[in-house]
Amino acid sequence: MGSTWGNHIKISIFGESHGNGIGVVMDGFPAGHCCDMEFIRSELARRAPGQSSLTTGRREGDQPEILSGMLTDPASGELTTTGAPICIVIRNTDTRSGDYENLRTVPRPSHSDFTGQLRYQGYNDIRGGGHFSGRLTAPMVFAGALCKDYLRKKYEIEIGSHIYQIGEVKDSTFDLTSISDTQLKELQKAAFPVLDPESEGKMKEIVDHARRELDSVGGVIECAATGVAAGIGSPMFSNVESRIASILYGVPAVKGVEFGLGFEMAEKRGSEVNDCYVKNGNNIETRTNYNGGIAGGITTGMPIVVRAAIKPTPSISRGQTTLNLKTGQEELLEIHGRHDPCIAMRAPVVIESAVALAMLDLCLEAWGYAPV
Ligand SMILES: Cc1cc2nc3c(=O)[nH]c(=O)nc-3n(C[C@H](O)[C@H](O)[C@H](O)COP(=O)(O)O)c2cc1C
Ligand SMILES: C=C(O[C@@H]1CC(C(=O)O)=C[C@@H](OP(=O)(O)O)[C@H]1O)C(=O)O
Repeated sequence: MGSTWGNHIKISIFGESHGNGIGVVMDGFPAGHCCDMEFIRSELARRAPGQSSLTTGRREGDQPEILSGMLTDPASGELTTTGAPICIVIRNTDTRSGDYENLRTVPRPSHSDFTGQLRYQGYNDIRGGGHFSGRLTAPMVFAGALCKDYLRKKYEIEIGSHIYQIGEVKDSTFDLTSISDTQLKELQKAAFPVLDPESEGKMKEIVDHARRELDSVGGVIECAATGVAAGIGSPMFSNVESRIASILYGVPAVKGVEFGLGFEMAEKRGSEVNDCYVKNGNNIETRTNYNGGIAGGITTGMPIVVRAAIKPTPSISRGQTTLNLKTGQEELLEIHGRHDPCIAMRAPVVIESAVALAMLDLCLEAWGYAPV
């Protein structure tokens, strides 16, 4: 099903939103890493459904059950990776599959109901979106949190993000040259991560307004990685942008990815956006960072900055037309399940996790499996 990703660490995500459970098998994760399970649980909690009236009402504990690849180390007493494939399962406990009974016949616009049936000859589990559901990002967050923990301890790489945009309301952008690991850690801890405190109220109002109008709204997450050494990556198809983008596009509802100044580059002149090299002590840096820490597909040593655009939730209660696949007639569809009015509200930790997986894959490619 295309649910396997990675070269040096490989993740394979399994399960369906309304099946027994979801999970991930992670192959190639370095041995001897002492896992901060408290951190991993807190990352899962950041993403979990049912957090407020502005998210889906489904309630899941999202507790990971570890099946393999981690053991309590007798010397330290800590849960430590063994080098064998790591497998975890998260049980589904709060499903309401009746909400989905009619969707084989009257597919939701912009969700996977129609395309999934075509691709899998109608054998796909359509309940809750099945394997296409945003719920499958829970195991991605488990894997990403483990990578974040490793990247922090081993390479001093920190990854954090903020909600840059919801609807037409924009937060400030990261200062591309001076993002600090402390700033990223603080964003990770925030219940609603924004740079300008005034954005929070305005963004929540936009989401609530859409919800009250039985509608949904899109957004953009801006994510940064600090402490990434220069010289990681390759040209062309294995470049850093394509590796990060390939996993970001694996997150359901992500419709656009840009690096540094991104699409805004198109309206600039070279003299305005070339990142000129400068010496800072013994380090070579760039004075500006419009390229978002990447040149020629290889890291420059400046912070990596990437934005992911997330579409408005497809399942809305407001009436919309769709085709009845039995009658061939257009008909009105009103969706009355439990849905996020704005996916971007829960997406920051998902985007960070995807970037962390890409960064660990790239670091292992560059430096191999040196002991912790
Ligand atoms: C964290 C998260 C939560 C989501 N919540 C919903 C939801 O409540 N309702 C919905 O229709 N889609 C939701 N989605 C998006 C759908 O899963 C997605 O739009 C669908 O699978 C089709 O994929 P595509 O948008 O990439 O084409 C969510 C996605 C994520 C990442
Ligand atoms: C369960 C989660 O989000 C779900 C993602 C989702 C979708 O279509 O993507 C639809 C909804 O599913 P359900 O109808 O079962 O409540 C969301 O609640 C989760 O993120 O853990």
